[in-house]
Amino acid sequence: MFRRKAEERTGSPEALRLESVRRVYGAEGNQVNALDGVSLSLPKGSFTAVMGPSGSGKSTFLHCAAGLDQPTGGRVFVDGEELAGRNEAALTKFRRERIGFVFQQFNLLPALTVMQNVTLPLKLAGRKADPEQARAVLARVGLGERLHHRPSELSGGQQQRVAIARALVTRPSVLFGDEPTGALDTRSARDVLALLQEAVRMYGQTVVMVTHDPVAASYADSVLFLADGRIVGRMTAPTAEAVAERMTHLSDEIIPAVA
Ligand SMILES: Nc1ncnc2c1ncn2[C@@H]1O[C@H](COP(=O)(O)OP(=O)(O)OP(=O)(O)O)[C@@H](O)[C@H]1O
Repeated sequence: MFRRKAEERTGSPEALRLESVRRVYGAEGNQVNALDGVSLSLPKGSFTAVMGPSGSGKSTFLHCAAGLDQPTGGRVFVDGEELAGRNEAALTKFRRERIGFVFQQFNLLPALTVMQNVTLPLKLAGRKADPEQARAVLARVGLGERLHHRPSELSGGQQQRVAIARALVTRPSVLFGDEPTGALDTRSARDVLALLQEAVRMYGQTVVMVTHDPVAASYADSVLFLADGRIVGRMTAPTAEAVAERMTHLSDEIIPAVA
């Protein structure tokens, strides 16, 4: 069931497309160009890491791409469909059906069991919350034995794996991760990254992940580098060393030297 690839939904080969996306914050005279004309196309079944110095626009990029924030200019397409031009209710519906989100702090509902957390997005999307489907995705993330536990009874790594199961259960067109390993120890982080990689390689999922960690970025197929709201570089088949090296130079480029 989970082998059904996203492209079967619309036939579009692109999971995500941004055309000259801009996001300006603040009133006139005091404006910040958080995103300054970002264009990209990510194919289905790709795993992309987004890196850049603090304040370079990574969160803004993720929020605009996932329909959580509205760009000031430009266009965003998910699975071939433009996000703009929908009212809030229609956008929420689109997000529930097509977009998965994994946060640094897991954001599980503490009063619900693992199983209930994972079936919730299906219920919210008005789909039948098939327990078999939820069990299958939880088995995939290695938590088939913890269905009736509450988040507080799990380790951080296990909680993040529940969050990934919850994001995958609707078979989203794109799974966005905002520092998904930022709160985890090295070993749990590796497990979570391997899981994301498996979702891409075995199940054709598309993943876009913001991270500060060159090791985490090395699990992706390619890395986009942001600086001052623009894409300033791209690296395919990244290694942690090469990413760290590129990041060092990025910081050199934008932080003025102190005399
Ligand atoms: N709500 C807001 N109002 C005004 N400026 C904002 C707002 N949100 C972000 N910014 C500014 O936009 C720019 C990009 O911010 P963003 O949070 O996207 O960067 P980031 O790369 O995610 O940073 P970090 O790595 O520190 O989380 C920054 O200069 C930031 O100060």
